[in-house]
Amino acid sequence: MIKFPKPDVSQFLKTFAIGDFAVNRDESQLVFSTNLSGQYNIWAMNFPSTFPVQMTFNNQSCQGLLYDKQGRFIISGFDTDGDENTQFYALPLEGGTLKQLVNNEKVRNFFPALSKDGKKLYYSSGKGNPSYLNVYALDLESGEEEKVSEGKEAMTFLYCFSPDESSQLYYKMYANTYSLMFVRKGGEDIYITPETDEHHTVSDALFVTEDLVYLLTNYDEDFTYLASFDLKAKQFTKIKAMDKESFAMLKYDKKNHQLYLSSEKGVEDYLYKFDLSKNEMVRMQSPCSIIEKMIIADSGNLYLLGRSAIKPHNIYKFSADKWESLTQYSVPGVADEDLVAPEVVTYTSFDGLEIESLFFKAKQENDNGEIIFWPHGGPQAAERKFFRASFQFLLNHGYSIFAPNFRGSTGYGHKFTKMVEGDWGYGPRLDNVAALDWLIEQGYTEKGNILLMGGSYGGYMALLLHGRHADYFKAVVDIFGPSDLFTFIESVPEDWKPIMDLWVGNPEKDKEKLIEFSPITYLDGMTKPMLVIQGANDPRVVKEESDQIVKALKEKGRVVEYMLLEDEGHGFSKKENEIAVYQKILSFLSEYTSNKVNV
Ligand SMILES: CC(=O)N[C@@H](C)C(=O)N[C@@H](C)C(=O)N[C@@H](C)C(=O)O
Repeated sequence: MIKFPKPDVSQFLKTFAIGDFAVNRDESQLVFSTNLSGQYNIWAMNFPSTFPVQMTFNNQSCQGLLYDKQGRFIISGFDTDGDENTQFYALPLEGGTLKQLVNNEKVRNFFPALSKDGKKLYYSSGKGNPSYLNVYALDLESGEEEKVSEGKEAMTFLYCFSPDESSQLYYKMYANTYSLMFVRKGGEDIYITPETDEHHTVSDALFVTEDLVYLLTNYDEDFTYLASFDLKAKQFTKIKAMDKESFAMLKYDKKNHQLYLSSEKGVEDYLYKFDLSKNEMVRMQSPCSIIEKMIIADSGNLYLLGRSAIKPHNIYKFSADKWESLTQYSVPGVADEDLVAPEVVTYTSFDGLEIESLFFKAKQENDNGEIIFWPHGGPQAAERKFFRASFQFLLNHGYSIFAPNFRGSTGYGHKFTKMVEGDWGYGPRLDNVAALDWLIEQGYTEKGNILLMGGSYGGYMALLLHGRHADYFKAVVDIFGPSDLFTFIESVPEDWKPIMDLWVGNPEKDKEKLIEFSPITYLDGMTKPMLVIQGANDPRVVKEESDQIVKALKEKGRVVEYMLLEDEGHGFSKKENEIAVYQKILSFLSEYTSNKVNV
């Protein structure tokens, strides 16, 4: 028989992703944003065919995709090469030329929403209010625009409308762990959780009738539960909580008078149906381990976007009690048994806190004995059972990967997530050190032999661990990590700035702590070879964060390579760039391991 060569980098990285999707009212068309052509564009399925038809050609990733309720056009948001200054466009149903509707240059615009008659486009925007945002209503016929709300005290977004559009739900975000929602009805703002000084979140909400709102909140609890708010009686009622799970998404199926909910528990999501007539919650089988978006059609059909550890993004449809995969994304030419699903392991940190982690172990036939230690980004996020082409590619080349969900991660309750606030560089760092010691104690590796890599907060943690605990590592990859918390705090997007005191610290009041937590303080300790990767348009961790650490290390004569991507932001959206980045990482890592590979 013919023996085929091992899959190479491009084969793993030619796995496609889906960023967003929308379904029209009569379910005759579904549009989705995907990088099928190598760059992100909008594609459509014109049912019953599921063959993808390309709709846009502007090669930009899309934020916000929705149909006009009369089914006449599509609204989509695009930024430019990762700058996150999203502008809104209309797209004909058959695709083609976009018409720009909102052009607030160098301004961040969010959450487009259309009125029922499709005549008005509402959106939240930094225009005129970069820190707290205003909400605008653009008349699509006259082109006139009206300011309908002015954000104060915290970033304020228009979330959704009541069924007859007489009231609106607004989302007010003080921090990742402190967000409230209120209903604006007849000139009055009515908060839907009871008043308290305790920080809590309202993470999703919807109107079931003009006077009844269902919401997901952790008010007075550690995990997020289902509650309702009666607008007439102004009555908040807790409805259903699940043990150590946080409900994350909520959708209403009007036809069957039921709710669909996703919940997160550590590294996985679950799917539920809640019968509003019987007050009964039923867990459903989910087609994937991580649920990213759900849409309920008027017919009651459920559409879901998700991924699993060894399955890339796909869109699924649940109809007549059966799941169907509408897209067929997989790793081209690689069988499921050649991909690696992670083991879930738990270790005890320095102060007794239990830390759940994902351990991706390279298959025996590929194993090169090397371990990559991966602190995740966010930091109020988590490493979960979702597909990462880069991980599977490195695993196939023999590298095992260990990813701890250190304190501050999501999925383990509100208190756990809050633990990173104002403590970017102590508790989470020591959780990472405890993970390194655990790996050594268990005999998986030795001190001085570990490869360290992380992106964003994970890049920050990689820099900090390198500076303070270099003796564990032999090479380090920093992907757009903040290097100096003072310059980071100053350079984040304007709408993040009100959050920074609580999230990271105040440059004056917390000066000593921010010096202690800034990687740049520990340049002397950064003795191992390093690769730094940065997108030039990144608005979250700006290019200067990488420039300054590279410059400082070069001045000290350290081995540091720098890869700058001119047309990327906080991530690698273009296939060509993604492949170049992971090819570079592979050749860099192989330089410092005994098992050199040809790339
Ligand atoms: C809701 C939101 O975007 N909040 C931000 C303050 C936030 O938490 N952003 C993170 C997702 C983020 O981009 N963090 C960077 C530093 C990273 O990716 O680690």
